[in-house]
Amino acid sequence: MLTNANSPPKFPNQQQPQQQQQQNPAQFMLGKGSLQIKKNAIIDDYKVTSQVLGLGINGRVLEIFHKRSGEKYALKLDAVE
Ligand SMILES: Nc1ncnc2c1ncn2[C@@H]1O[C@H](COP(=O)(O)OP(=O)(O)OP(=O)(O)O)[C@@H](O)[C@H]1O
Repeated sequence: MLTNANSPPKFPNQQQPQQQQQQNPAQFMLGKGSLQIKKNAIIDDYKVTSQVLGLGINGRVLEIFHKRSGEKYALKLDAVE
């Protein structure tokens, strides 16, 4: 194996230094995507209507509106048995 000072040899079983990152455990479980778990009630930020957009296998989808922007969203509610 050829090596030089700028590129030290790497062996298959060599321990690579772990990157020390302070991560929210919830974000870690969701991977590196931009999904974040909301920590406040949905009605704080959205006006939830009773308008049913559709029915899924696991529950209803309601029309909701973001209070500040007025943008329309769909809220999926899982039915609890
Ligand atoms: N973003 C959305 N905008 C408008 N209507 C939606 C939206 N998302 C879902 N719907 C409506 O709600 C219905 C059910 O959606 P949902 O995703 O729950 O279906 P599903 O695939 O059966 O899901 P699940 O099996 O998880 O219940 C859809 O068929 C559609 O009519």
